[in-house]
Amino acid sequence: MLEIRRLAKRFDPAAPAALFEGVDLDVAAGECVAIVGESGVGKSTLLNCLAGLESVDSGSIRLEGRELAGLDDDAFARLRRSRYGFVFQAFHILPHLTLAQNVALPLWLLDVAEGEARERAGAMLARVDLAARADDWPRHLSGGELQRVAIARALVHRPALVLADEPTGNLDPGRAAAVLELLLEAVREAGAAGVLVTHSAAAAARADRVLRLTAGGLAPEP
Ligand SMILES: Nc1ncnc2c1ncn2[C@@H]1O[C@H](COP(=O)(O)OP(=O)(O)OP(=O)(O)O)[C@@H](O)[C@H]1O
Repeated sequence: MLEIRRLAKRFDPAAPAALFEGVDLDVAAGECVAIVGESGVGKSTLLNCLAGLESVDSGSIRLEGRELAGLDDDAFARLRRSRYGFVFQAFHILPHLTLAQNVALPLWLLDVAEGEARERAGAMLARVDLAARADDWPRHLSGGELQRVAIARALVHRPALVLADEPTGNLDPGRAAAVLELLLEAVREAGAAGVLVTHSAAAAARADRVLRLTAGGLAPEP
């Protein structure tokens, strides 16, 4: 589903070495890999490169067989809308939309008909056990519940790739474990490829594989 070859990123052209180089990664449909590494090694930057939010210096990123490195901003924006799901620590749940509307948002952006969007958003909210709260407002929800809404929204349009950056970083350990399990299950069920960046060894251990990012690339974590 996702194939990365020899990816390299350098912010400062004058720096003696790239931030990272030689990054190779294959993620199959329905598989979720965790990426760990020292603070500042470039984990979030790597996710941003995969999402087309940062340019890459060299290397190849293929999603569903299509080469993404070098796509222009408009093409990447369209691809993000249709083939990507995002789950971030800071939720990005919109306060003036109900939960159902928040989850339906990716479908609206893809011009899915209103009735179908409502139905699919409702089904995803049921999947994350929040069907009864569909018409409620985000401000009435706990952090763990909001993160479940974010998972529903990330998967509702059946993306090929789900990128998660510290998705449970602000939750207590019990809630974090439940939210992460839900995210992994949802990615598997959707047949998407999942890439999860985390500082939490407990979170990483739940993924199918754990890889450590260093300046020289990604290596399996023993
Ligand atoms: N747009 C940018 N321009 C210049 N330097 C940047 C930019 N974004 C990130 N960096 C630098 O690149 C390095 C990697 O940052 P990044 O946030 O990817 O690391 P990280 O591994 O995710 O760190 P953490 O675990 O602390 O979140 C840092 O030194 C950061 O200051």
